Amino acid sequence: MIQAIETILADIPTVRAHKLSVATMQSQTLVLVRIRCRDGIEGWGEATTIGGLNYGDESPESIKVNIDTHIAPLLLGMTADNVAACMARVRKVIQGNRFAKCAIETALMDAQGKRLGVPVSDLLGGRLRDALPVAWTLASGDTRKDIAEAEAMLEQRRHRIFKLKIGARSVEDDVRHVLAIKKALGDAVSIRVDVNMAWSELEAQQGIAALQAGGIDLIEQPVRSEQSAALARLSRRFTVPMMADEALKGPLSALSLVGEAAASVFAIKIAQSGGLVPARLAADIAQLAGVSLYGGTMLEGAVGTAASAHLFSTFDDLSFGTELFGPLLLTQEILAEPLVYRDFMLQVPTGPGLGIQVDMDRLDALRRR
Ligand SMILES: O=C(O)C[C@H]1C=CC(=O)O1
Ligand SMILES: [Mn+2]
Repeated sequence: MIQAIETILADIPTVRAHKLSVATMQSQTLVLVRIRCRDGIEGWGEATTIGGLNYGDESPESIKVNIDTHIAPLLLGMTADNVAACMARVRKVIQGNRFAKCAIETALMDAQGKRLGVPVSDLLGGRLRDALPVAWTLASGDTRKDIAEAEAMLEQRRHRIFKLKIGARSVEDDVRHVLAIKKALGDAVSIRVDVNMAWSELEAQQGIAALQAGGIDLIEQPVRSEQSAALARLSRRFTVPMMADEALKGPLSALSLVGEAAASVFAIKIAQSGGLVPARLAADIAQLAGVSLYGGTMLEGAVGTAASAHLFSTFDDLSFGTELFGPLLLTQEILAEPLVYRDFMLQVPTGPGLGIQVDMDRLDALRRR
């Protein structure tokens, strides 16, 4: 039986300023959910977002208050070992709030996995891989610093896929920045860009033509999320793959995006999708339609990253890899044993549930009071 649901905010400085077209992050606010059950088992989930309300339509504070006030009372007293029944209840009466629902579903699955003695990847159908390729985002805002940072990552064998955040400057400046990095790092690495919706269709035509000619591998969400027709036109016009990110808000949006042939790659994110099961459905729709998969992040800490890793390990095609580097962007660890990154890959935890242990002393020192 579900006995208590606690929401925790923790502000953690980032290792450097992280500049997106929609926000400059100096710190990240983790939104964590802890569900305690009468059998003594507890589960953890995460609903972290980017830049307050700069990126998504739920803020850390709104997620906390909506879980505390509206979602937790629906679940208290329910049997904890039927995650689907718990989530059906929540999804029936709570509109929107996909991030909050994701944290709740993750915590229930973590608890259920521990109860059954199996990893969350087993609850999601079973893993097809034990390690996931991990991209790093170069977003210092400075071309030379980005090149030095990428070289250090290659040297440490941490990342060889780099995603560049663009869209805050002019198209010409951004193209110059990206192609300088591509030239410095050479062809052994994959260079991709994320415009975070900053371009008009005309700017996108200009920018993508130059990026495609320069050998860039992937263009992520160049135009606004509502403009799927424009994304579809860009997909037809260019051979470099277009990836939908902000446009993807769960299975129904996946269905309409594949219907419109809007993108050839989907960035699957558990929070944007409204949870692990809806994210799995969105990925299935993509796969059925021949759309390739990429494992996305909302720059979550260790809990959301581990949950995402369990889901992505079940994907058959993961041809574009993942960007599950969130914990590496943070200056503080909240786990007893950190997630393992080695040889350009994140190792998917193998223990029951999420296979991680939150260190309560560390978290207590960081949590917002
Ligand atoms: O993909 C996004 O838009 C969000 C996020 C993922 C990596 C990163 O640096 O920002
Ligand atoms: Mn993106």
